[in-house]
Amino acid sequence: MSQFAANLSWLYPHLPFLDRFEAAARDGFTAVEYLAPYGWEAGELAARLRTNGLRQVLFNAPAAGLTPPEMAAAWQSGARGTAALPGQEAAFRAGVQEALRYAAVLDCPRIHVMSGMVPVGADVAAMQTTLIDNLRWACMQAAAQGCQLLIEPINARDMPGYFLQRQAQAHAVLDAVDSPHLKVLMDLYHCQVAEGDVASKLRQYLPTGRVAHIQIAGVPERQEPDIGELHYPYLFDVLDALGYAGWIGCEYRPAGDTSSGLGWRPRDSTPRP
Ligand SMILES: O=C(O)[C@@H](O)C(=O)CO
Ligand SMILES: [Mg+2]
Repeated sequence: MSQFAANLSWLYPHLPFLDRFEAAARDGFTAVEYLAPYGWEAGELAARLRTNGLRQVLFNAPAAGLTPPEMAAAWQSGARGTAALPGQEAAFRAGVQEALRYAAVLDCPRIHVMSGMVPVGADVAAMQTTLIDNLRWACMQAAAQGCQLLIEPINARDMPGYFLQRQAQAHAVLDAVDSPHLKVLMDLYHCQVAEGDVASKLRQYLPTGRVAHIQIAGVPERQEPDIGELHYPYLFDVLDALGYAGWIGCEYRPAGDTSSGLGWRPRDSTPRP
């Protein structure tokens, strides 16, 4: 059975961010992920991980901007990455370097790199070329640190206009970049909303060895995995049958109290020593 990572950007919303580490550990999580560490000193976050016996398994490269206030403002104004944006190469590189600096201190092996929004009237072919060139450069930097970079298809209902929306599109980017340091983050919530046929897609893509991280949420409300149209007990069996040994990020908006809503976790997923 795969292990579950608490996504601290989404879970325990009633707590200040730094207190969510302890809450996750108390609920039996041994790993965490979140969108952005940049508002805190890396050393402070590393201490929270250490104190609570947690490991960091994923976070995002900055969506845009260089300083934490710039990053927050860019996110508020709708920026969702720069990897596919022609003319933003310098910002993309600076963001990757900052993410790698955090990854080194947090001992985090995976960074999600967002591709960006398609501007009105954009040349999509030029965006694809920019994405591939940028990721090739970024993979060389990540390789030097033993890190993997991930790209995540995101559905158009939640993020209208996002460049990368479908699993096949992400795998085509991997074909083009051709680096063992680039993998796919397969978020089953987005996959169901955008494409459906989730179990078949797991069976298609997991054997390629290119899916390095999975995220889950109920569909369509993006709440606990036991609320909605996706039957996760079946999908967990599919993941087991496929030998998936990676992390599964719990990236959902709790319907009520986070801890009380964890009853969906399979009993044999409780932490290994
Ligand atoms: O699914 C999502 O929204 C996230 O995994 C993410 O990184 C971008 O918001
Ligand atoms: Mg996700």
